[in-house]
Amino acid sequence: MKVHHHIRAFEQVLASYDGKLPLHRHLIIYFKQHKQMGSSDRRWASRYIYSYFRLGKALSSLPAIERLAIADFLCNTDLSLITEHTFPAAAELVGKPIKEKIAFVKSQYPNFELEDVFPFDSELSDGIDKQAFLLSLFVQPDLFIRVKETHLPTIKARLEAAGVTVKELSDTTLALPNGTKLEQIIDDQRLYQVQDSSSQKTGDYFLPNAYDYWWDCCAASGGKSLLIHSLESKVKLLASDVRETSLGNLQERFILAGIKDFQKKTIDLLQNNDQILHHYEFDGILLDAPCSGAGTWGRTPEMLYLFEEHKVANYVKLQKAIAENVIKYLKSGKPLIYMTCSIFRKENEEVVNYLLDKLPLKLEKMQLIKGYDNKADSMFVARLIKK
Ligand SMILES: C[S@@+](CC[C@H](N)C(=O)[O-])C[C@H]1O[C@@H](n2cnc3c(N)ncnc32)[C@H](O)[C@@H]1O
Repeated sequence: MKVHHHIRAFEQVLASYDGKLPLHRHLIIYFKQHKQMGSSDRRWASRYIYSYFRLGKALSSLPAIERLAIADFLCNTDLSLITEHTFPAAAELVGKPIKEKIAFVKSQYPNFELEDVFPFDSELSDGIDKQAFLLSLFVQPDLFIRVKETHLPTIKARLEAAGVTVKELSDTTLALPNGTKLEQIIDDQRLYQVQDSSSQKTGDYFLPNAYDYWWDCCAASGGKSLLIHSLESKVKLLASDVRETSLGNLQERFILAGIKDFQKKTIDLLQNNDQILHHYEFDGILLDAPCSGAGTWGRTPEMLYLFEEHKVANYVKLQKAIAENVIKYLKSGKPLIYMTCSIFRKENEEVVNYLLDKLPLKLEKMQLIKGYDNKADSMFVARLIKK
């Protein structure tokens, strides 16, 4: 029977995943190694495993296939063979709103607790509606692109002509269904940057001036560097990261975006860097800190299952140490932009409070940018001015 084929394929993918790589990378490798799986098999296996992890630790004592049937029912509006076979009572409700589906699951499984989907005790940042956040975890976030205001109408028209449903969120931000094959529709990659909408909104805090010298000190592959450049193209930039490979990607993205005037350096901000940086003085520092990433777990639901909460404390140590190390290279009166993609208070407001206590900084403003109402990530951003 075909359902047994689905069950076996899911069980094999689940057994193959050890959490060492992000799930999407693991699946690429897995499917390459299992060439007998056709495109339909791959699609179903991906849907099942993502749905499965979206259930977090809820109903964790049930057998995996029963959990999968419930998860797949909650995450999708069309019926899968596994849900039809293993949780047939739910079949009629599959197209209903998520709150109704949750109530139904609870009626069938009284031990089901929505709170177990995100099983962490750490307090959340100010203003988060926990219920809305938890419900958002059952929905795959959108794909967002940032475009130049002048290019937006053309790009939107091209996407729509290719049958893509496009939402215009601002003069520069478009939301697209996840999985949109952008490269196949818009061949000139200089015309857009893939960047989550909440991440784009952090740019409201940067306020760079022409000819300023800014340092993106945890630049990775340059998402925030490209954002600040789009806000003020005459900004001079130093981009650094402890990972040299990320800076290689940053360079490729900069070249593709036609940006030539920038410096990049591999720098470990847990070390003393006076030898390299003693003569540097910046007009602004972007600190997009290493963090738990809890605000992005709608995209990487495997983390709901695998993240160990004690690791938050390690990230907090890193965040404080990096901020303490960079601040001496900032000019007085100029901003440190502290950002995380976490929703934990410990990594956000509490780090800001610590920095205000320890360093010559005053807080201009801070905010948790809620993505969960918008099929986007959630991000925290604070603008701190050096006294
Ligand atoms: C949240 S990511 C930055 C994302 C990036 N700003 C963007 O917009 O795409 C945090 C980065 O901090 C870097 N990092 C972690 N520890 C570091 C350290 N000790 N010194 C410098 N960078 C570090 C990581 O390699 C990672 O690339």
